[in-house]
Amino acid sequence: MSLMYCHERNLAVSPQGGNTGMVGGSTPVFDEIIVSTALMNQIVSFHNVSGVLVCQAGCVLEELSRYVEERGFVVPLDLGAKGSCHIGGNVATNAGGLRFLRYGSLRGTVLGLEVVLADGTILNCLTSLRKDNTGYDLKQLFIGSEGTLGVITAVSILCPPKPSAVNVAFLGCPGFAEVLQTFCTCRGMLGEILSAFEFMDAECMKLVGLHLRLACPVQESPFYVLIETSGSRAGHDAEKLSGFLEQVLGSGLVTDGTLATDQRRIKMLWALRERITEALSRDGYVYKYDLSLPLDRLYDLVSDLRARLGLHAKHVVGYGHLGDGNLHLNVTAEAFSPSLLGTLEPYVYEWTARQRGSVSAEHGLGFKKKDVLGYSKPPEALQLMQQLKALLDPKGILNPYKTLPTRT
Ligand SMILES: O=C(O)CC[C@@H](O)C(=O)O
Ligand SMILES: [Zn+2]
Repeated sequence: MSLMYCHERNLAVSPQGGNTGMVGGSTPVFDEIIVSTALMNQIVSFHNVSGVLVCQAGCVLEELSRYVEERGFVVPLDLGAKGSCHIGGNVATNAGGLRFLRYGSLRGTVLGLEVVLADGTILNCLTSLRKDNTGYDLKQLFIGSEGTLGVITAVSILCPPKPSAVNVAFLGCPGFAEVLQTFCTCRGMLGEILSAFEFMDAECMKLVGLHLRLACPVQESPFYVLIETSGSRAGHDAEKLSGFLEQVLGSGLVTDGTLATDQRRIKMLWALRERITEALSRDGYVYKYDLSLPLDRLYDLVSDLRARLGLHAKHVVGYGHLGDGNLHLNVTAEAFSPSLLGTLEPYVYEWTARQRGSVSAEHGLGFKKKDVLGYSKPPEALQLMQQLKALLDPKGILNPYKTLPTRT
């Protein structure tokens, strides 16, 4: 079914990739037609000097990873849902993930896009150029717009060379202040080889143990940190890493740690962090928050809520991409409760706005978070977003009820 057909008949559509989003961005609300990218799953080209991959929107992230890794490159994006998410959906939601610290946002690594506009016009901006300063960078409008301005059908993405030496350290820290100090020490001592700095609290570890039977690889601690290094000379990286570990263990910032250099153990340590979401979903109803906060206040909100909620919540957990200033705050309960929701919201959003943080660091707004946009953007920005929507989708057929706040 073409978009032109839908446009002529005023039929609303919900573009959908792997349907792995966290905010209901790809699920229809009423009677929207699902436009799936599943059959658009071809790799168009890969250039083995520049590392530029051009592919259709429905390619599964993990399959793309495998394809470029066989050729000595990596996709600059990695996330827990890699086995089913589609690259088109990743770009449409500007997914962050686990490699953000090293390779930055898709806003930098996506070089070009092909997009079908609301009336069916095909906008071919599928360039593979690193530099192209010819006026407005239109692709940026579609990256992160969650299918509300156009449907991404193909992407051109810059893949960096595959690092030949990867190490993962999993550490236990006695407090959040020590986690932050470990991060500072790590940045100073590991420098350019640091490729991920993730953290999780003791509650997360308890849940992955309870629901997924994953064992904690170090002594029990209030906080855990996963550090990944990616470099080009194993000996050099190992030397740097051992110097760093000696320092953090010696100074008491870290109480226990384990190191992995082989693929199997690296995967096992990453699973503890990547599968937290899965463990949470087995714990009951989950209230999810994905926030950008200043690093020194990042965990205060978790402790604060744990005290506020007391026995009303089953678990209050904090984890996330510490190196990117991104906290995942999740609260579980036996079942959904309006009173628990009332204690959480708007409290969490007001708290975040006071820190000038973001109410959606990487998951987008979709259906669930669209009405909290105002906590992170001024009214003038909201108005301009509405104007852009009206310009690109005057009939409002593209992913309605998503991203933009409900008009009152
Ligand atoms: O479930 C969540 O809140 C976070 C999911 C994902 O972004 C992660 O980093 O694991
Ligand atoms: Zn995340």
